Amino acid sequence: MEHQSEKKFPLTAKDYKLYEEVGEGVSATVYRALCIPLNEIVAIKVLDLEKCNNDLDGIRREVQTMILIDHPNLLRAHCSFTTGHNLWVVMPYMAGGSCLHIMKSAYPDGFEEPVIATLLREVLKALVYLHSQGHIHRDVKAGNILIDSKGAVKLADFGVAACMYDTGDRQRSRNTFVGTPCWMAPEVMQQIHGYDFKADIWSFGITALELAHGHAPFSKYPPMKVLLMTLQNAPPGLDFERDKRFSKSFREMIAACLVKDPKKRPTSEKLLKHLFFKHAHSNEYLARTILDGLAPLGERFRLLKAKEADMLSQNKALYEDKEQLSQQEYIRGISGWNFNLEDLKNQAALIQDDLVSNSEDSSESRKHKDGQENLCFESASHSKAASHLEGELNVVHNLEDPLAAFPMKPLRALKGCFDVSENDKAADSPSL
Ligand SMILES: Nc1ncnc2c1ncn2[C@@H]1O[C@H](COP(=O)(O)OP(=O)(O)OP(=O)(O)O)[C@@H](O)[C@H]1O
Repeated sequence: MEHQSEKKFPLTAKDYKLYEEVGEGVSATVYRALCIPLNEIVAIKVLDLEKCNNDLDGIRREVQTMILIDHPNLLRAHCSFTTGHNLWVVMPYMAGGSCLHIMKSAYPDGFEEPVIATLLREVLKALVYLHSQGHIHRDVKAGNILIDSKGAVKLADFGVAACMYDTGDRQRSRNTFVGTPCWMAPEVMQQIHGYDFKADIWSFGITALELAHGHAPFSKYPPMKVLLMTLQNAPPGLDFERDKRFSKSFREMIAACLVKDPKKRPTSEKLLKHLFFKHAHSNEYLARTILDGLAPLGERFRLLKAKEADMLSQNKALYEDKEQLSQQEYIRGISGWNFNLEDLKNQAALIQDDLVSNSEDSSESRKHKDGQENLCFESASHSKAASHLEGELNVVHNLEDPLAAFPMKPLRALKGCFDVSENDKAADSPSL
């Protein structure tokens, strides 16, 4: 694949020297590296093409998008080429790493509001550009917000980006689950009418909460539970009591993004004019405030990886089969976990109809009926949402069992949701 940037980045592996690992995703490992002829430090994302489930189209799309986009807040690839069975994507090195890594290393309870406003304004500028170019990012989250040594913020990872103007197969792909469940908009989960760039606005709102708390809402629950909670509960938001340290404008900005009806969410352009972003500062402020004193990225990454491996081995005895292990990884907050629609379909298919009807009269299922109504009638009050959520959380007894924690009635609805096939999409009444 040809290079696009002004400097001529070489297209052979021998012209690069790989240093330490600085990141790991679902499909790739990222290294700090030296581009020898240009004497420039870069990041190289190495994708093992043999492990990519033959999704070569998806990869080609990501790289193509990364090369064509041109905006200061989007991570642009310098070039890419294959070497053996690997694809190397050469890109600017973002020495601060991702916001998720920074939080995990130094801000486990989230950032202060001026930092969040600064980060989010930069991300929003990237979204305004992407949307104006007809792209949906589809994976906005703290793990994809990268910072360089000077505090410049760039949105990365076009692995799941889609083009709004695509037709045929690509267009149909917008009727599939793509992204990471905690950040996923309800309409993306429902798979009924497809979705548009407003899905990014929902993920942006969830990312705002993630940056405020250090983790996304529902992040400690298994994927299926996240799905149900997103669909049936009132949208998450800042809590009046627990989140007193945050301003009214921040609370309102998040509430504007996290509206279940995508039509009622603002466009990225309109959102950028929100009062909240008036609190944003400069890149230097970010560098000074959150990067100063941090260990080099490779070192931080190594420590985090060792810590996670340690936790995983401790939990191995408890969680033996593969599926539960992957849930455990999810509970630990690994952002790279992606929705596996087949797993969820299988889980939903396991639900027996008689089991569902037997449980319908229980007080538990009555409790959740309220939740379902919230799907149609948006609750304006987030504190009500919080108390409803509390009720939800109280029913979680056994996280090891992927089904035990789920209310039965919504599960049946979910089953209906999965039954939607390409041919059914015209059906005008959604199952939920
Ligand atoms: N240019 C870069 N500079 C520094 N670190 C980077 C760079 N690109 C990626 N990383 C780090 O590597 C991690 C994984 O990269 P990336 O998200 O691109 O992989 P992925 O397999 O597409 O991930 P996922 O699908 O899990 O989001 C990032 O979260 C980030 O911490």
